[in-house]
Amino acid sequence: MPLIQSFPQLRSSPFNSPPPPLFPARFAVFRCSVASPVTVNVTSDEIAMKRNNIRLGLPSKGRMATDTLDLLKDCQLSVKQVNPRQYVAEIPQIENLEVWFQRPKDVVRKLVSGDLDIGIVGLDTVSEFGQGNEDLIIVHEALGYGDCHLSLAIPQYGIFENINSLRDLARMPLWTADRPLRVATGFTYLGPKFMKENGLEHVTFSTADGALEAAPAMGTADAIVDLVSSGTTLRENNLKEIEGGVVLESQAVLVASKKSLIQRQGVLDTIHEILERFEAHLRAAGQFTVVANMRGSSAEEVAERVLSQPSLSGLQGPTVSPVFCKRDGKTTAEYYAIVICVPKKLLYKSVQQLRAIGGSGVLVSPLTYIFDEETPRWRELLLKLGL
Ligand SMILES: Nc1ncnc2c1ncn2[C@@H]1O[C@H](COP(=O)(O)OP(=O)(O)OP(=O)(O)O)[C@@H](O)[C@H]1O
Ligand SMILES: O=P(O)(O)OC[C@H]1O[C@H](OP(=O)(O)OP(=O)(O)O)[C@H](O)[C@@H]1O
Ligand SMILES: [Mg+2]
Repeated sequence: MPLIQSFPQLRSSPFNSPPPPLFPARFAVFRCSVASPVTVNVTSDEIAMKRNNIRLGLPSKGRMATDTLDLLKDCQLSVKQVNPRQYVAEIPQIENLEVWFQRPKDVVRKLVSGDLDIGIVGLDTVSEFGQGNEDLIIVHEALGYGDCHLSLAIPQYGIFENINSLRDLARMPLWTADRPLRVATGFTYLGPKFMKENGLEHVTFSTADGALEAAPAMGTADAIVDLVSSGTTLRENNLKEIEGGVVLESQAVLVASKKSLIQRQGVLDTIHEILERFEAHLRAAGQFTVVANMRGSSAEEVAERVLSQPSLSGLQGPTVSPVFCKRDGKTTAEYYAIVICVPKKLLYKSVQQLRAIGGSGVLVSPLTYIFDEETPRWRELLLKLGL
């Protein structure tokens, strides 16, 4: 039964009324702010409330774009896009869902304005452009790609040569109201917030759209706050990270608007399906299914041998089934097939342990999904929504 049926009051919410007849949101907002004072009260929010489809925002380009489409595809939620310059698409598996390709920061802005309901972007982008907005809910915090961290970095040379922690930096007598620490960053919300929370008093910020690592050598800043993944860009520009200087650890997340989840028909069901698929897939991605044959006198005896090995306990314990054959006209079970899930990292150790207890004919195959009885994140989400 679709979840929304448990909340009949939502059916009559303004979110469920038919869409406005005339213009898409962008046009209407432009019209009211420029042309006619009569329509000034028509806000993007009101228009957003009137649409009746569900909108998922995905990164249109950059590092996150391909990995996001790949994750969806791996979860059998392939995005059908007619051509790469078309910014609207669909996921045929999910009814009434529109996919909109946007720059990551615009995905967050549009979740806040109500023009999108669900999004996939980096946590750094949600934190920077969401600015602590309580309407934004992180539904899955670890989609397993886009890993990086937002960090404060300073030069390796000159007055910073012996500065190795945020504390050292804060204690440098150089920084005063007249000569503050100058920080270049694209993160104009998170950067200042971090410095303030860490008690750095005399700091000023400048911003640029990219290549921030050049700022200290150019003399336009003393330090930078920027994303780091491999660390190569910092190293190549003679910069270093310092202890206590990590502002945020980030990776791709599934984020949704609380208002949409509660009020717009179908959003909760849609996020439930996406979340279940993501969780089941991401859990499976770290595991192999291992099948092996083992000679034994009974299923229990084989199970005991398997359970005596630390890497072979599987998810809930091994499945042991008899392998029947005909011997002297009688059907007997001399062999048992055991099926277990093994973390990818432990595969070789598991094969060795299987052999040690008499396992043979070991088959290893990738797992696509592991669906649990209930996804832990789903329960957390309902709690956050007060449902
Ligand atoms: N080394 C990295 N540098 C920057 N972002 C990274 C890195 N590794 C992962 N990411 C993630 O990728 C996201 C998008 O980065 P990308 O630079 O591709 O797009 P963008 O910032 O929207 O584009 P632009 O840099 O042109 O403004 C970041 O917000 C972050 O979550
Ligand atoms: O630790 P690394 O693996 O070297 O990655 C970090 C660099 O990558 C990003 O820049 P990007 O490539 O997006 O260029 P930009 O500065 O023009 O945004 C980020 O702003 C850093 O400069
Ligand atoms: Mg970039």
